[in-house]
Parts: sequence; C-alpha cells; structure tokens
Amino acid sequence: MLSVQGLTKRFGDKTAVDKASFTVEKPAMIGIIGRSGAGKSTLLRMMNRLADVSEGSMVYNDVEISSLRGADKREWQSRCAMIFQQFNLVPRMDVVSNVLHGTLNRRSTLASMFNLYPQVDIHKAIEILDRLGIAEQAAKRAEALSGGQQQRVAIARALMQDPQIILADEPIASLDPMNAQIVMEALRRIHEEDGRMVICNLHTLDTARRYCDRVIGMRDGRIVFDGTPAQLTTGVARDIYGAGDDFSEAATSTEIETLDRSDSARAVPA
Ligand SMILES: Nc1ncnc2c1ncn2[C@@H]1O[C@H](COP(=O)(O)OP(=O)(O)OP(=O)(O)O)[C@@H](O)[C@H]1O
Repeated sequence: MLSVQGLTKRFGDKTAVDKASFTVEKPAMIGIIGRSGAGKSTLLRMMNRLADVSEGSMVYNDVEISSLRGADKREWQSRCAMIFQQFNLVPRMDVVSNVLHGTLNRRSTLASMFNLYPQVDIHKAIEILDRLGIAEQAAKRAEALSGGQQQRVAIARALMQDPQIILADEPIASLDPMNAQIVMEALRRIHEEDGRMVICNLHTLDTARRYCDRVIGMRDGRIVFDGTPAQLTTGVARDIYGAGDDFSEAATSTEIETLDRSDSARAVPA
C-alpha cells in the first residue's frame, strides 16, 4: 500500500530526515514520536509533498509520489490530507465555510472566490461536523471556538476531501488534556470506522501508546524504532529521546491518562 524507502531531506548541510524507510500494508493508525528537531514534521511534509524530497522513494498503490508534478501532485495532496498543530483555519470565516475550503481543489477559482458551494457539499459539511460533535457551531466564526473545537473543524475540512490518508502534525500539541483526548478519539474513529490511514506526529509517549497500532520513533532524522505500543518500553523510549537514566515518561505525558484516572475516581461513589 505505502512504501517509503530511503527518504531523505537536506536543508543545506543539515539532514533533517535521513534515509527513512517503512512500509504500511493496510490502513493503520501510526504515531511518530521523537524529541523536537528529530525530523517528524519534515517526514510528514515530504509525504504530503509540501516539502520536496532530496533522495529516496515513496510509493503509494504502485504510484511514485515523490516525483509527482502539477495536477497529479495536487490530486495526491487531496487524497492525503494534512492537519496542523495550529489548525490553519480562516479565523474570521464561519465554521461551515472553513470546512468547505476542503473542496477547493476540485472547484473553479470563480466559484471559490464568491463562496458558491453546491448544496450537496454544504450538507456533507454539516454531516461531518455533526459526526465530530460540533454541528451546532456551524454558523460561528472559527475564531470563536475553543482550540479543541477548531481542531475538529480542521479534521472536518480534511474529511471533505475524502482522503485515504490523514497526516496530522502534532494535532494536540496546543490543546488541554480534555480536548487532546477528544481530538485523538476523533482521529481514531476516523481510522476505525472509515478505514483511513492516519499518521500522527506526537511528542508524547502516552498518547502514541494509547491510540496507535504502531509507533515509529525518530532520532536525529533517523527511524530508530518501529513497533507496537507494547514493544515501546521505557528503555526503548529513552533511546528514542536520547535521554539518560533519569528519563521520566511523565515528562512526555499529555496527562490524558491522568485525566482518565481522575474521571474514574470521581465516578466511584463515596
Ligand atoms: N525549512 C527548514 N530550513 C532549515 N532547516 C530546517 C527546516 N525545516 C526543518 N529544519 C531542521 O530540520 C530538523 C528537523 O526538523 P522538524 O521540524 O522536522 O523536526 P520535528 O521532529 O518535527 O520537531 P518539532 O517537534 O520541534 O516540530 C531540525 O533540525 C530543523 O531545524
């Protein structure tokens, strides 16, 4: 399905991603972890073709992605939607229009300029918002929503493209634990219910362990771990993060676990 072989990105003398190789046989939810600067974002940006590949190959369903140009590249970018830490919404525009922006690739410039959206797309946008639990926010300006709601709008915009792959670059890094949990659960459901591949950069171990079927660990541009959450022991994590014996997993925690523990504590009758 997806085969990444020797993928490399250089910025001048700096090798941000160094011969990354992995294959994905069927849609999975994959977490990429590693410390800041490990190359996680650059890897995702190359996969989406936001960044050009310096070397290596990336084949999806028998098509070489790294050399696509023009309309073929845009077609790939709509099949492989990207979600960012900062949501990248148009703040003053209403939520539905932000979601409808996900159809820009297949609409004429004139129709887009005048915000002329087919009725069927508007209904689809509202259905997707409903699925993500934020349909009642549809008419509000994006800037009036909480961070977690804005990220769900960004996910809805991505789903408008009906992508086969969703690449999420630190989707919960700006969110509080409660919203982080809602967003990760939404991504997990999209993977399970729709069969889409989700590849998610995460800077926290607990989130990767909890939501992903497979975890890829990066260090200094290289893939140094590729396995299941169960194989991701504290020792392995220490290697990925290049930390010493004093490495504490709590330092890379989103506190989602803590949130759950306190929720269940509250649920126990006194
Ligand atoms: N446009 C660029 N020009 C020069 N160097 C870059 C550029 N983008 C990234 N780098 C460098 O490449 C390396 C990998 O960066 P990248 O953003 O991919 O890491 P990351 O693991 O996603 O980190 P973070 O979690 O902080 O975003 C870093 O050393 C970074 O400084």
